Amino acid sequence: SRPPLTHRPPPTFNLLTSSDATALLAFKSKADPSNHLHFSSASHFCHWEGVKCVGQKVVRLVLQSLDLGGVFAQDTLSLLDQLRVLSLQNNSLTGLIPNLSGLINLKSLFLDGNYFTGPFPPSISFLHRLRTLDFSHNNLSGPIPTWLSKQDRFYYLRLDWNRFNGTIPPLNQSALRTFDVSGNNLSGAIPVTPTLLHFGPSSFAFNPGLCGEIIGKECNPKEPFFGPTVSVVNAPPPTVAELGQSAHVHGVDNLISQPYKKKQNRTAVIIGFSSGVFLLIGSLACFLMAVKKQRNSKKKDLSTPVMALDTVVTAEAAAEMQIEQEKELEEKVKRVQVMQVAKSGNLMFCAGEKQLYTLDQLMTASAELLGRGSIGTTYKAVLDNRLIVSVKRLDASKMAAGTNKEAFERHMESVGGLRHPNLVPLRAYFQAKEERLLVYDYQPNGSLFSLIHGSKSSRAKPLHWTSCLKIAEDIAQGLSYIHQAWRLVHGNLKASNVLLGPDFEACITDYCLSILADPSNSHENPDSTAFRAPETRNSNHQPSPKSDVYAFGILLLELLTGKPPSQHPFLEPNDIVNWVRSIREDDGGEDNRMSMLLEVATVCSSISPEQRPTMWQVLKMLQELKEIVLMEDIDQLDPGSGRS
Ligand SMILES: Nc1ncnc2c1ncn2[C@@H]1O[C@H](COP(=O)(O)OP(=O)(O)OP(=O)(O)O)[C@@H](O)[C@H]1O
Repeated sequence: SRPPLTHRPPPTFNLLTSSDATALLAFKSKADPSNHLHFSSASHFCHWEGVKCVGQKVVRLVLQSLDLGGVFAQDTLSLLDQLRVLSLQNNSLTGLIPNLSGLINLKSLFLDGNYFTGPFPPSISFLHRLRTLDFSHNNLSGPIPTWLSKQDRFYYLRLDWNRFNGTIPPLNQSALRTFDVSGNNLSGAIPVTPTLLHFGPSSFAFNPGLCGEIIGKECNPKEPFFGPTVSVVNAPPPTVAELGQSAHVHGVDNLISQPYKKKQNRTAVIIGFSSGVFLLIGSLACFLMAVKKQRNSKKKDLSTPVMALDTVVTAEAAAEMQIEQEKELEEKVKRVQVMQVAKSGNLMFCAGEKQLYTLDQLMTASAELLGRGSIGTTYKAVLDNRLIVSVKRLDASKMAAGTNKEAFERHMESVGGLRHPNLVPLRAYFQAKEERLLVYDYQPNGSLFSLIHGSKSSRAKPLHWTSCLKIAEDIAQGLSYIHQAWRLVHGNLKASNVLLGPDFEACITDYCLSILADPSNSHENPDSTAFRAPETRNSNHQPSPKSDVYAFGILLLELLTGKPPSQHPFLEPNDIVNWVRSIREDDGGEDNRMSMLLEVATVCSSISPEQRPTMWQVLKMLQELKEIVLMEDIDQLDPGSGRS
């Protein structure tokens, strides 16, 4: 019979003796210096954030977008020998990717969206069950190893936006469904394998040195790159003049010239034949593998030693986990594949401007990652004609549900029509399927965010009062133009969206895009949230001109104090004045002027939208303030000028 409750033995699990718990804690100690991750010894490690166990073993660890800013240390997570899924996606991890060869059961690995450096980790070659690998958006360098072509289970491989160089290995895994190496420094001919032929030019874009049939770009004819059976394509790529015969610039598909298509037919015959042989060998191999597997499983039933109860992964739980994994992956794959099918469409130039470049030139420009924002990723692209542009690649998964092709086009037509000295001009846009690009002028002098905050050592003090006034007026000019002349709304005003033009004038960017964003998808940081007017938080309320005024008030406070908005205390207007004074205490004679500017900031950031002025009124206030200061300065220089 069961012992009474009070005499039950304590649970057999001991946190300190579990190697999985030790591995998790060791990982946290190095990866999470800011302590964002809550691994508390008060609860069982299987209940820790992002951890899923089967039995007492971690089978899944998903620590995404947690702002982990340390390193992924050796001999930490690689000790989780039952791990199937590991995602550290969208953190700020730095350093090398450690040796992961201990993760013998790993099927999915997502390390994308970090700052990992160093080479492609060789230990991946030991992960024979790996099917999904995402290293995109890191700073990995060196060659893509040729042994990758032997990892025959891969069906999802993303290495885009790193610094890989060298050539692309001849990947030919029949299972591969998602593949992207765009945004690297790869060169040479893209191998024409049946598998790689499935992927469109966008999988290879932004690699200026790549050439070959798949991207319709001629390679150096002396360089044999298709192997002995397939000859080199000699057809010249289309010239800009050819493309210009049409009013629109052609999409990537259309950029493939006729002679190239003929050559492609010939290649298709060869590939068709190779594929046939390949299929035959494949089927034979599959058959042999199936027979072997059946034998093995029978053998395993008899020979598997009886494991400790807590390490047994039950078949049922494993199956459930597998289904979940597949689901998660499917969603991810869907998102990426959408980008990969985006091969055609027109680059639309705004405001009737001259077409200075083609989509092809844009896609093959050398590019550098500037940053990842709330609805997409921004790159600096240097075109062959030395023109430098900034390209914002919108993330389809972050778009509002109703953003169809027509709605997007209509909206971009009006946004692209905005021209003002204090707005970064939107020069062109592109959409094909769900791939959307916005092309702006590149602003060489950085953003207001870096001017205010810079590196900690270089900017200990807030900006000088006159700089604050000048920047505030520039921004007010741009905003009131958007509101008044176009009846549009910015919706996402913040310091990183104010750039400094060639003469250090403040230019607003990313204007009028918030309406395209899915409001439920915003994982904003506290600084971005602080710019949102109270009436637009936690609700479906669309931003309005008055919510832009609120954001302007917060930005002005950031300018005056040098403090990011998440550090602004919640104070009554009078106390705000004292708080700002205490920060700018050495301003001396500027105190009165600062108070006037501060008044503008506080009225703009009123809780009630009705109490906020319009942007036009704000502009007038700032201009009056400038006048007063000018007169005061003249009086000081020439006290006998008769002014009082
Ligand atoms: N035209 C440009 N010229 C130079 N730098 C730019 C340009 N556009 C954006 N940037 C910089 O690139 C980085 C990323 O910009 P992005 O707009 O993608 O994100 P964000 O501004 O941080 O957030 P959000 O998407 O919410 O606006 C920012 O530091 C921004 O200042």
